[in-house]
Formats: sequence, structure tokens, C-alpha cells
Amino acid sequence: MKKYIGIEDVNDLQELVSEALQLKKENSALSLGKGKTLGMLFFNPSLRTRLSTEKAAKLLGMDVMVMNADKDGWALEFEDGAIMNSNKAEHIKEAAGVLSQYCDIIAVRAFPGLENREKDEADQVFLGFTKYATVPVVNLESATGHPLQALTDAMTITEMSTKKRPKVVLTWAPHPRALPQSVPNSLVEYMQKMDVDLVITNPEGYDLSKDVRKDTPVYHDQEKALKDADFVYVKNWSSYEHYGKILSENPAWTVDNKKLGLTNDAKVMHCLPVRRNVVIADEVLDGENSVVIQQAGNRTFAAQAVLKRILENNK
Ligand SMILES: NCCC[C@H](NC(=O)CCC(=O)O)C(=O)O
Ligand SMILES: NC(=O)OP(=O)(O)O
Repeated sequence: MKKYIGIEDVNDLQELVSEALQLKKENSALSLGKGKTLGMLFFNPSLRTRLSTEKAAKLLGMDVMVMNADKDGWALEFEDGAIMNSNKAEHIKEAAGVLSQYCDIIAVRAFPGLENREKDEADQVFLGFTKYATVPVVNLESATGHPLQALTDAMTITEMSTKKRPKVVLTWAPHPRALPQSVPNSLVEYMQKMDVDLVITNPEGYDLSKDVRKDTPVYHDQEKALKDADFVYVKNWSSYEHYGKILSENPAWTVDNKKLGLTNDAKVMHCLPVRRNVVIADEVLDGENSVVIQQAGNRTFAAQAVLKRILENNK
């Protein structure tokens, strides 16, 4: 693996999932990354991604440097040919070039602004680093995708499924803030490559991009979609069609025990952080069907598998 931007960098998802599950089983330190440095830049908050990726790198013997780039770094200019006489002190060309002097792998988190669809799809910050860095770049959640989360989710479903082809339902749930489509986009892309029966359910106006959905069925009736589900993946996202807008905060979409009763005793997943009693009810998160903590635990081994492959490729 040369880099980890998204699903296009994975040509054997099942094998990568198996490798991550094997690393989890072994849970031991390796020396492959000795003398190598991972640099992580965060333009947005993080708990899981930051700590699980650091842990993964350390399990591989790597050194880790982390920077809250939005607060501690110079304001970056991304436009080619810009006359930098305003408030941006450093161009992405120098920033990415210099970081590549210090790091063997660079990882970046940069959320979308959710105001301008074209701008977000150009993914200026994250793709700026992939363009100008001379070392491999890893996606820690960009404007359009969260592939380390989706790999974790593929691992979690693989290890917890009791049948060959489980039904996985991705359901939208309400949220007071406008959130990215990154997590659902990547989940859908990864599930489409797995042997699962994937169904998406969301209110009208919340359909994900057609390029992501492809032929995956979308129900605007949540109860119908949940019927016989083996896994329910709960997530809010803002509208793609009415870009970045909150069209509904309808509490009828919150996942509670009544909704869970429609399923095949489904396991409940969420990438976290989760707003209790808005997205998912306490009774579900505190109940036996919730696997959100184990899911978050798998983040370490998904990151370890990806970093390991990149180190092996660049040995
Ligand atoms: N990385 C996991 C999710 C990150 C982000 N959630 C958030 O920003 C939630 C913040 C809040 O609840 O206010 C998202 O949905 O993409
Ligand atoms: N799921 C996830 O990416 O969590 P953080 O935003 O806390 O990293």
C-alpha cells in the first residue's frame, strides 16, 4: 500500500480485514517501524483517531509527532499563485514539503466546511497534503471520507457476524449540528465490497451522493429498513442535496429499544462521539446490543494494519 486516501488504495479488503483481526489477536509490539516517524496533523478535534493511530504506530515501533494544526500551526494558503499579502503565512507547498523532511508517514484530519459542495469535494486541505508531500499520506477523516473508520467497521462486522451474509442497515438519526457525510460515505463504499446485504435509510432530502450510493437501496421509511437487520449502524449527516443543511431534527428517527425490536436482535454500531438520547437512546447504548466500545477498540488494529502495509511497501 503506497498511501491511504480511501477505498481506492485497498485492492483486497477481505485480506486487509483479516490482517487487522490477526494483529488484534496477536496484540504485540513489532519492530518494523523502528526509526520511522508518523506525523499527525489535526485541523479538527479527535479522541479515537488521534489516540488509536498513535497507539498503532507505537505498536509498530514508530515515533509519533502530533500537532493541532488549526490552533498551533501557521494559517495555510492553498491557492496556486496566490499573492500572500493577507493573513495566510505559509503555503501548503512548503508546509507539506517540510513535514516530509521530518516524517516517514503524514496523517491528516480536515473536515469539510459544509457550505460549498464543490469546495468540499475538492478536499483542498487533505488533498493538498497528498499532492505536495513526498512521503505517504493517511486519511484521518477528510471532507468526504473516513476510511480508517470504515476499515474498523468492516473488521467489527466480520468478527461479530453469525451468518455468511448479514443485513447491515445504515440509518440516519437526528443531530443538532450539521455533520459531514464522510463517515457514511466510507461505510457505504466499504460495505459495497463486503459480502453483506446493505440498506440505507434516511429522511427525504438526506440521500447520500449518487456516486457513493450506486445501486444500494435507500428507504425513506426507517421501520421498513430495520426489519430483520443484523447490524444497525447509526449516524447523522447533513443534507448532500441541500448541501450542508439540517432539514430535520425529527426525534422519531432516534434509535431506541422499540426500533431495535424490529431487527434480528441487531448489534448497534456508531463511530462515536454520539449524542445520547438524540442519536441513540440510553437504553440502547447501555444495553447488550450496543457494540460501540468494542468497535472503537478495533480502531487501533485497523490503523496498525494500514501503517504496517505502508511501511512494508516503503521499506
Ligand atoms: N470522527 C467521527 C465523527 C466526527 C464528526 N462528528 C462530529 O463532529 C460530532 C460533533 C458533535 O456531536 O457536536 C462527523 O460526524 O464526521
Ligand atoms: N470515530 C472517530 O473518528 O472519533 P474521533 O473523532 O474522536 O477521532
